[in-house]
Amino acid sequence: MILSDADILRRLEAGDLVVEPLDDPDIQIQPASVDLRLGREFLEFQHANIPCIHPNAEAEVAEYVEETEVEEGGEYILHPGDFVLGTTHERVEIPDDLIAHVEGRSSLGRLAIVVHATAGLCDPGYEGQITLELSNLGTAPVALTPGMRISQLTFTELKTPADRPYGAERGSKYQGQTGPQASKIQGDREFGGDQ
Ligand SMILES: Nc1ccn([C@H]2C[C@H](O)[C@@H](COP(=O)(O)OP(=O)(O)OP(=O)(O)O)O2)c(=O)n1
Repeated sequence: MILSDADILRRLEAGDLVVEPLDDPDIQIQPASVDLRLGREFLEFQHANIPCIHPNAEAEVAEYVEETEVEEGGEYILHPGDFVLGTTHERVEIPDDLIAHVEGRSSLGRLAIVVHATAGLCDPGYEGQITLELSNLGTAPVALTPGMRISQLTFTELKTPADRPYGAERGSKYQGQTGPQASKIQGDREFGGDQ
């Protein structure tokens, strides 16, 4: 079952689902989703220096991303074909019996802005800000303003709460993240391993 606005409000009031800060619920809570705003930090890939990324080489991933912060009132220009990591302004706490999906907003989709390349799932138990995989599929640069509503979260109720929610498990690499976080795929648990 997907939560409606009334269900979302009930869960927020009960306090087990958290989206904060929720400065204006009238604007942010949609009929069956919550709009999330763009944060000020971005992680850019240094295209010119990248011969090839080996996902398991931590040093390589760290070397190729550079953090930049947009000043108060500033904007971030996303050029055609660009791919950067952004962050939601809000942090979320997902209870063990919900799963959240990060979705784009139609108004930005119509400008060719997408907010996740492939990964759009927030696990039961996840808490932290959400890293956005931002790209511009269009032909014109688009100015993104921190604080703008950039994405929306929908919530689906599980038939039973997760037995092993995110965060309780070893290897929950993104639990508690603040700001955009680069891939930590090198921290993947090995099959049969002990990480
Ligand atoms: N666009 C997204 C999608 C997810 N997440 C957060 C919430 C998820 O609960 C967490 C982990 O997502 P995945 O399970 O898709 O990622 P991995 O499988 O790579 O990580 P792990 O091995 O930690 O499960 O990352 C995020 O910040 N931004």
